[in-house]
Amino acid sequence: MSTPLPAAARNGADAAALWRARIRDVPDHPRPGVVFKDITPLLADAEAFGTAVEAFADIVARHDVQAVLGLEARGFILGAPVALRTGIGFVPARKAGKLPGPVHREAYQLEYGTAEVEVQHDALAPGQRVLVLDDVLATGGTAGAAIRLVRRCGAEPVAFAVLLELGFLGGRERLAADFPDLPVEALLTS
Ligand SMILES: O=P(O)(O)OC[C@H]1O[C@H](OP(=O)(O)OP(=O)(O)O)[C@H](O)[C@@H]1O
Ligand SMILES: Nc1ncnc2[nH]cnc12
Repeated sequence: MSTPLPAAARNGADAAALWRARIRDVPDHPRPGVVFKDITPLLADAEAFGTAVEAFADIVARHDVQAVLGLEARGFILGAPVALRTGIGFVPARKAGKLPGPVHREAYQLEYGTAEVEVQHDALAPGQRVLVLDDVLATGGTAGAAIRLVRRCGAEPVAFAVLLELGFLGGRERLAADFPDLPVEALLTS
């Protein structure tokens, strides 16, 4: 059970306070020295989850987005309801070897390792306006790989949206260097 918070938290600062209260710090996961931001308490709280989806839906509307690309695995959990809520399609970017058929693949580094991510060749239409969506922006390695995959499909990444940006890891600066005109939209920063 979640810790109860006073009064209903629905908008703006109240919603942000609720999201923050529902993200748990787990020291030394998945390896020593990393403080892991665990969003499972937020997902278990319908108000926190629902208001986060609404905030992402506002971002979809502001950028005139036509498809949401979510990153395995936590980007799926957040991205799919945002796509449904806004009436547009959801496209999965999966870890290597999971998607059938021809895929584009990008290798990248993240805060605690290396990985490869893939998108199917025909997942996006040429010129389609895509929001790349994930739970956490840390070093920016994952986001950068996803943005490159959107471009390799011939589609247009119009923004990167994330629930929580870990500012001290420099992901925003790295994305700004690699994709100077791409807005980075964080619901929370720490
Ligand atoms: O900015 P970065 O340093 O690249 O880190 C951010 C990424 O790390 C986590 O994914 P992870 O690969 O742990 O996948 P998961 O969602 O399957 O747990 C998180 O969900 C982001 O995708
Ligand atoms: N500290 C962290 N917590 C949760 N997800 C992450 N992805 C990369 N770094 C992370």
